[in-house]
Amino acid sequence: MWRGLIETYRDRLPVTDATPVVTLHEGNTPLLPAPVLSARLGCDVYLKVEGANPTGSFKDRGMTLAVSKAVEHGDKAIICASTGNTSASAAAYAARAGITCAVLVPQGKIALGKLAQALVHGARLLQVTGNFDDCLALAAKLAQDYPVALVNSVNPDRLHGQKTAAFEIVEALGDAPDIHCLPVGNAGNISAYWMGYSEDLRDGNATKAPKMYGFQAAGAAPIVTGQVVHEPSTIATAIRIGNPASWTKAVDARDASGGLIAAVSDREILAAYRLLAREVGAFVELGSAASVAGLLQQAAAGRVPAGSTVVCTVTGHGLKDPEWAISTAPAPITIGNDALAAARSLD
Ligand SMILES: Cc1ncc(COP(=O)(O)O)c(/C=C/C(=O)C(=O)O)c1O
Repeated sequence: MWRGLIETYRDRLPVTDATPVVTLHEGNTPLLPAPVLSARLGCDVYLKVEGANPTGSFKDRGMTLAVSKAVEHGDKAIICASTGNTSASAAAYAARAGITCAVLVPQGKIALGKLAQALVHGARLLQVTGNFDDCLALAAKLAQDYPVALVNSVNPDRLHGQKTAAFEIVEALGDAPDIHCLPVGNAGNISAYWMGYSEDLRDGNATKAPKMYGFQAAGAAPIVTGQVVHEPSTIATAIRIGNPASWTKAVDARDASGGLIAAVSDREILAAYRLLAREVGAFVELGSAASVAGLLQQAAAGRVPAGSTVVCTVTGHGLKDPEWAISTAPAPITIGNDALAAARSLD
């Protein structure tokens, strides 16, 4: 039986027998072939479907370790800044652990599903009149002044937890892929994947490490432009971040892997979001679709050689912000002639 990431990868994580295991049986997510994308690009394309985690995003990988270590240290509370998924995950794992969770979110810029998760799990939620970066600065200060553990991805335990996705991919494929695509916001995930792939290469579990292809939303692309974006703007609210905490680690992963970090427009993100739902059968949130939008963009630019094995991490479930799917809802029909006409349209 799958018992979560700490029990599965205990010897590759910074835990001891003294570390309590706070788990919701996260991990072991699908590596889903995407035949429509494979045929279109002449490659073998897979999706690492992180929306299958307990709270619907990849954040659970890091949170199981960060919260387990916080409990081991005797912390009675955790705190985080979040565009939504970190807060949803932190709230769930804190509830599991029986400790308090405080979350700071940018006012009015958090998807409803994520807000619901943080609240239903009992988090103390503070809406900050600022952006994510302002929230992170405040959370870090509060963690210094009060006995609470900061569980954002500046916390190395988060990155160690999140590197396990790379382990799962190497186990499933028998080697690392040639290219790994993923969205980049605060830049913890691209850094964690590179850590995992590098450890697998070092330990002989893989013969290579992939080129890391990270993608930021064009209106929130500080690593692409090389400067902080003070007013980040994108419909992909999960990655609406202007000053990534793991900026340097992400640049190291890009350069050491021979990869790239590029910007994708909201239009490209929406097109990938719809393609995934309509042709692959994967319902992912907008920020997640940036990885596939980027793959399509880079393939069109000739940077995805034919025959490559490509993995795209789709980081969160589409139910997190369903309003983007509902804009195309069909008009209601009345029973009678309308229904008959509608039935005919199904012929
Ligand atoms: C769905 C989804 N996809 C991609 C990212 C970017 O990952 P990082 O580059 O590691 O930040 C996030 C990040 C969310 C938060 O940062 C938060 O919840 O505070 C996300 O929720």
